[in-house]
Amino acid sequence: MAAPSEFLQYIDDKADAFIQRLADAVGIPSISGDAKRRGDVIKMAKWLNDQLTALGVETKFVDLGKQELDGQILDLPPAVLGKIGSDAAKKTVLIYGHFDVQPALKSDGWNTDPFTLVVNKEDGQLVGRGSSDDKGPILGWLNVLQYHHENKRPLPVNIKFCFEGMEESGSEGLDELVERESKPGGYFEGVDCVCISDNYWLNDRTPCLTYGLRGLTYFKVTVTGPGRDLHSGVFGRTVHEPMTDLIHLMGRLVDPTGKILVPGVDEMVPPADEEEKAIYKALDYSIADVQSAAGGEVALSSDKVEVLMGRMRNPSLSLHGIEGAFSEPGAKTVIPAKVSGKFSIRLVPPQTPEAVDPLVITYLKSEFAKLNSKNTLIIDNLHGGKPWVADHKHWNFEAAKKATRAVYKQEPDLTREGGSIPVTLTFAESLGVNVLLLPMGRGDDGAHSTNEKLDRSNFIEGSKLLGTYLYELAAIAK
Ligand SMILES: C[C@H](N)C(=O)N[C@@H](Cc1c[nH]cn1)C(=O)O
Ligand SMILES: [Zn+2]
Ligand SMILES: [Zn+2]
Repeated sequence: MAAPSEFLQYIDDKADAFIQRLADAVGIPSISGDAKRRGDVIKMAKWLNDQLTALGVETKFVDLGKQELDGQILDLPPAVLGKIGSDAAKKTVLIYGHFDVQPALKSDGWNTDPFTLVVNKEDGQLVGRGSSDDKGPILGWLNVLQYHHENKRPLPVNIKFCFEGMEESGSEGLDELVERESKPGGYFEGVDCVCISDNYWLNDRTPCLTYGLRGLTYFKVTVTGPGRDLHSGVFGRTVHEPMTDLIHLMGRLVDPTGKILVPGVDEMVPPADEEEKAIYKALDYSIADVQSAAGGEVALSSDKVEVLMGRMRNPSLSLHGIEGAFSEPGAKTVIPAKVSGKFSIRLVPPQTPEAVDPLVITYLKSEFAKLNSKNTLIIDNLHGGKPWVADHKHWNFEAAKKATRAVYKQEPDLTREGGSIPVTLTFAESLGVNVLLLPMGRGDDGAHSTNEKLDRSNFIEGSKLLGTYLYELAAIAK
């Protein structure tokens, strides 16, 4: 069933108002990883709830309990659940998204304030934290709802919504909610399929459907010893320095080619055969694409298949930062007393946090023991999630393919995403239904980076795509 032309026209006609709504959403700095911003994440939950109810969705907040963050006990932001339509003759689709964002400071290198959406008239870019990840896609669904509500048109399917405010910080509390509500009599009973718009095209020109995500395990490794920060002239070469120990440990995790040095981690993953490599070879992607998205000529290989496998089907270990280290301008001659290194490993099948974490912990301890340091090592696992791979021949994907052809007049790429959305596998396993990832933004959007943007055309055509997908779902016999 094609989407009504009236719907497509409506989305075009309302584009400026939709962009204003995106500006309102970006204006709430809902950073889940920053204790000081927890009030803003909760404000964002309320804002989203108000939008949904105004568009005819019956909603409820679900309290997800409490969390310890930076030594404080904080309320977790509530999940926002919603439902619209209960026609037994129609399919029911569950839509997931997240209203929290990654941290962003102008001083990180943004050209403009990250929480003020800048509409660039020349190149059509909508610049602001969360524009692509994941406020733009969530608002895409609101745009679809608005057409049906304002024009009193029935939706082609029943919809249930599950929006969370902790995705960027480990989705705390959400797995339990999904497992509970997927049981008979639960909120998600009757769901036929799931759609998530929370990742990105491979490049800047070809829409894609995504059937895999990497999992994640995130570590914080602390080295401490001295009772306070020390003068390096007085204590240098006199005491065991926490930073020296930590840098040694961090340097033993991954080599500059990306090889993971923790014994057994890379080895868990079987090599790709020629048939699998052919899948990557066929994708519309080039080394120029990765370098232009990265903003530098820094690809690990000049072989497209190698680079794609590095992102889609192999694990990776990234070093993120060091808490407690001197990082301001100037030349302070300090020996920091306590430093914490942060790193994470992206996991692929058959890896799981349960299988990988013990290898990492044993290795860190044995490498630390080799240092003969009198400092103390503390290892914390901050959060984790399993990888996920779906059947992309399922009717849920077929509906999305038809919608992509209709809106973009292009055949979508079929991709596996390098990022992680921890709850995806929980939806698939708890509900026993197919999950589709239907991205809105482009590979060069700069999610998690400075100057994150969503192209106006991706926001508007992407909203049409989400709506058209619902009509294509409805056309498939139940
Ligand atoms: C792909 C999705 N939009 C995303 O960015 N997910 C995050 C999830 C996460 C886990 N820990 C912190 N954030 C990601 O892949 O980094
Ligand atoms: Zn993200
Ligand atoms: Zn996201």
